[in-house]
Order: sequence, then structure tokens, then C-alpha cells
Amino acid sequence: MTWRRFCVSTVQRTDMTSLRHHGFQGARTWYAFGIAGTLIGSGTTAAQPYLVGRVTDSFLDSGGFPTALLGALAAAFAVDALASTSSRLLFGLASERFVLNLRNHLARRVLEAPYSQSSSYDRGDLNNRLVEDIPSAQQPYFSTYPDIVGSALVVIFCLSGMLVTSWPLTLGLLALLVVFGLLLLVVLRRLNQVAARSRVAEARYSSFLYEVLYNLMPLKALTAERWAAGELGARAGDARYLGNRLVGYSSLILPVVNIGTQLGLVGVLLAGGYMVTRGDLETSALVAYFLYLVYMVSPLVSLGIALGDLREADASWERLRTLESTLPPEPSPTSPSPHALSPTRLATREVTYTYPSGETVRLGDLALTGPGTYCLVGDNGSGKSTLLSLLSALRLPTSGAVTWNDVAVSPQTALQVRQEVLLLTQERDALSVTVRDNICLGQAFSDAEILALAERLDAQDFFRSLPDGLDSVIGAEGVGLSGGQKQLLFVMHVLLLRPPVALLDEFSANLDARTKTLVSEEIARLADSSLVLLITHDETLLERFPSHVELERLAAAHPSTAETE
Ligand SMILES: Nc1ncnc2c1ncn2[C@@H]1O[C@H](COP(=O)(O)OP(=O)(O)OP(=O)(O)O)[C@@H](O)[C@H]1O
Repeated sequence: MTWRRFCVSTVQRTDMTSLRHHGFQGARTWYAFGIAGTLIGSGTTAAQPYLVGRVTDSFLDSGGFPTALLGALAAAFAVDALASTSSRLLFGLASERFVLNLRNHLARRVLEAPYSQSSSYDRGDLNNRLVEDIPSAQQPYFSTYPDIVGSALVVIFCLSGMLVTSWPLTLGLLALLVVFGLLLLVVLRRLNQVAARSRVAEARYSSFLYEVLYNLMPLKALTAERWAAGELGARAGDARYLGNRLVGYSSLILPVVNIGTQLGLVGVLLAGGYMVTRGDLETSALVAYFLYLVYMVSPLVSLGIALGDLREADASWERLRTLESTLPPEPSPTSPSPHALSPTRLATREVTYTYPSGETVRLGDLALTGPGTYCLVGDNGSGKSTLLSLLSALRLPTSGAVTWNDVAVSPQTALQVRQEVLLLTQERDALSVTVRDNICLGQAFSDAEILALAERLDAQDFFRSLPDGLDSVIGAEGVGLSGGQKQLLFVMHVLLLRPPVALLDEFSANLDARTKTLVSEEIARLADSSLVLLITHDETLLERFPSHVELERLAAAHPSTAETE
């Protein structure tokens, strides 16, 4: 990579208008005041050596006490301290908001993306991008760029002051700075390459760690914890190796800058002292000159560190940008609300669905009319769950058609279908919110309705046993529920919502025999007005709901319409 591309890529990759726009919402004013504070702070810092030179002059010339000059110096100190502190505070507040804005924005977009897309993300990697990459990506705006602006201004002011005070000394110093600047660029170039690779290795490690923790129990149950620990160790090794190299290159930055500035300080004292003895330079000018140089040291160090930090942030922006580029455009807020569909007639014709992995599921033709309850049966892997995700418009068919009341499921009608066709999937777990929220999931069911249903399901004792009733929070810091109790909450959501169509994938999983029977009665009641399609392998449920649709038979009968038994 050439130096030009190196610099251009930094600007381009961090200039992601849409992401930045969302991040800065509500933070722009703080940010503007923060920048103003940085500019004021830099200006007053650079004025101090000049004022000290004037004070020295005044002492040397008259021996008197220069009250006005000392007052100006004190004011410069005070303004400098105030401006720097308040700009740090404002940047800190703005960055907090930026991080949360961006997290919420991306999380909402992932949630609103079509299911087939959001389900294809690696959960751990997604978590890393939202949790770790965003704080790293925001750093340039709230720390690095202000540091660069503030430091560059101080360096420019100080260099100008030095040039005016003694140009021969300054030219010598600039030559030294150029040599060390080139050395610094070599280090930064290596750092850039290692930072990107290290970020990927870290993400591979933490994604796997997330998966292992998520599957802790199944892994232990299968005594696969050693294997998992070994795999984790291997990934940690990669991350550590690249992390060490990153630390190595990063730690070279400071010595390069420090040695350069120390050589500058010593050189100025030696050469300046010599010039004073020869009468080529005033003592007060050497004092001011030396002070300019001292004031330049810290901004120069900051500039070196800031350039290094940008490389790491760059890698994070790249990961966020690739995530955003896979998401569909944001839905227009003015799009008309969908009309009610209340579907009761369902048909599928020559439907296939191809998973991103390339696996194609072929499904036979199907025609069902509601209200009523049907059981969808078939061997493991025959495509039952895939079919339900297509019927509920979570996925769209790769070929063929799914129609509800003769309306084909398409990107345009998907929202309409999803509002009326409710799918209870196999992959489900309670959320760490209250029991009430787990049942309602955003719907306004009253406590009386919930408790009346609990009574019909003979679950009143369970609800009574909760420490805070419906307000009990589920999760590590709240109540722990059994698999069956969690399952009951989801089933209750469906029964309370009474959607026109309910697709239930193994609803009875983990439910005890009595609860299963009571839930079945409620489902039968729901089926008086709704179309209910169940996936089940449970003999008692297959007997209770005798209308069966066999998936293999459907596929074999393709393309003719399958009969229900
Ligand atoms: N996320 C996925 N990615 C790739 N292939 C998938 C995915 N989900 C399912 N499949 C494939 O699609 C086929 C049908 O799977 P599906 O889960 O629909 O079957 P099922 O009849 O519901 O099985 P089960 O009774 O075991 O739940 C299987 O061959 C499976 O490998």
C-alpha cells in the first residue's frame, strides 16, 4: 500500500456517512462545543511560551514586576485548563451517546432485516461487532481526531514561534523531525497490517467463546468441554500472537517520538547556548524557544499515538461497514400500513427453498382451508420447519408459490402475512425481562386475561410461586424457570393473541402430560375461528387432531395437490 492510499483509506473508511449520521444524533452540539474547547485550549497553550519570553525580557530589561504580563499568563493557564477539561467532558458525553445510538441503530436494522438474512449471521460475530467494534470505531471522532487537531495546532503555533525567534535553530530541528517522522511512518505501516489481522483473530476467538458459553450445558452433557477448551485455546493462541505483534509495533511509536524529541531538546540547549555566548541570540529568546519546544513534546507524542490508534479504529469501521452493507435498505417510515388479510385458505405450489449453505428443500403442493387444526408430519429433516417458515413469510420461496387467500407471499406482502400468521418456532428461549413481558411480547394483554388463561391451564400455582408474580424477572439475576415453564409462556402468548393463523412447531416440547392436554383443549378452542397447523411427533396429539398432512407424501405427490387425511 502506498502512503497516499494509506492516508486516503483512513479518511474514506472513517467517513461512513450513514453510520456516522446515526451515531451523532443528539451529540452534535456537545461535539461542536468540544471542538471549540480544543481550539481554545491549543491557542492558549501555544501563547504561554511567548508570554514567558516577554516576562523574562521585562525582568532582564527593567528588573520590575510585569503585573499585566503575569496576569495574561495566569489567564492563559486558566483558560487552557478550563477549555481542555470541558472539551474532554463534552467529548466523553458525546461518545457515550454515539456508541449507544450506533448500537441501537444496527441492532434495530438486524432485527428488522428479513429472517433468512438475520438468521445467517454468526451470533458471536454479530455480538462482537456491536459490543466491541463500535467503541473502537468511535474513538477517532471523540479522542483521536480532536487530539490530532489540538496537537497539530500546538505544533504549528510553536513551530511558527520558533521560526520567528530563531530560524537557523528551527531548520536544524525540522531536519531532525523529518528523519524521525519517516521512521514513525515505517512503524505505522506495519502496525496497520497487523491491526487488521489481529482484529479478525480476536473476533474469531470471542465468537467461539460466545458460542461455547451459549452451549455450555449441551457441551458438558456430551462431555465435549475438553474439545471446546482446546479449540478455544488454539484460537486464543492466534489472537495472542497477533495481539503481541500489535503491542510490539504500538510500543515502538512512543520511543521513536521520545528519542526524536529528546535529541531535539538537548540539541536546542547546546546549539542555543552556543548562540547566546556568541551574542547571536537573546537569553530571553532562548527561554521562550526552549519552552516552545517543551510544549511541543507532548503534542508530538500525541500525534504519534493518534496515528497508531486510527489504524485499529479503521479495522473496526471496516467490520461495521461490511455488516451494514449486507442489511437491506431501511423501510420508509411513510409506507402505508398493511391491510388485514385474515387468511384461512392456504396453498403451496411447486415450492423449493435453498438455504445460503446451498441445501435445497423441495416441498410438495398443499391446500388447506381453515378454521381447523392440522398436524404436519414427516421424518426428521423432511422440511417441516422450513415449510412453516415459508408459510409465515419469514423466508420467501426460492421457486414456486405460497399463497394465503390467493395472495402470494412476496417481499411486498410479507409484512401483511407476518402480522396475521404467527409462528412458534422450535428455537426459543425466554428473555431476561419480566414474566409478563415474556407472555405479552409487546401486546397489551391484561393481567386478568393472563391469569384466567393460567387458571384454565392449571398453572395458577406456578404463577403464585413467582416471587414478584408477573413482575418477576427471568434470568441469571432473576428467577430461573424450567424448560417447560418457559415453553408455557410462549404458548400462552399464542393462545392470548388468537391470530387468524397459528403455526406451532413442537409446541408440546417440555410440557408435562396434563399441561399438554389442557393446552390442546385451548388450541382446539382457538381452531374454532383460526387455522392451526402443528408440527408434532407426539402420538397423543396426532390422535387428538386427526387431520394430518404428511410431508413425504406431499413431496411425492408433487405437483398435484395433497389430500388431508
Ligand atoms: N439453517 C439452515 N441452513 C442450512 N440448511 C438447513 C437449515 N435449516 C434446515 N436445513 C436443512 O433443511 C432440511 C429440512 O430441515 P427442517 O428443519 O425443515 O426439517 P424438519 O422436517 O423440520 O426436521 P425436524 O423434524 O428434525 O425438526 C434439512 O436437510 C436441513 O439440513
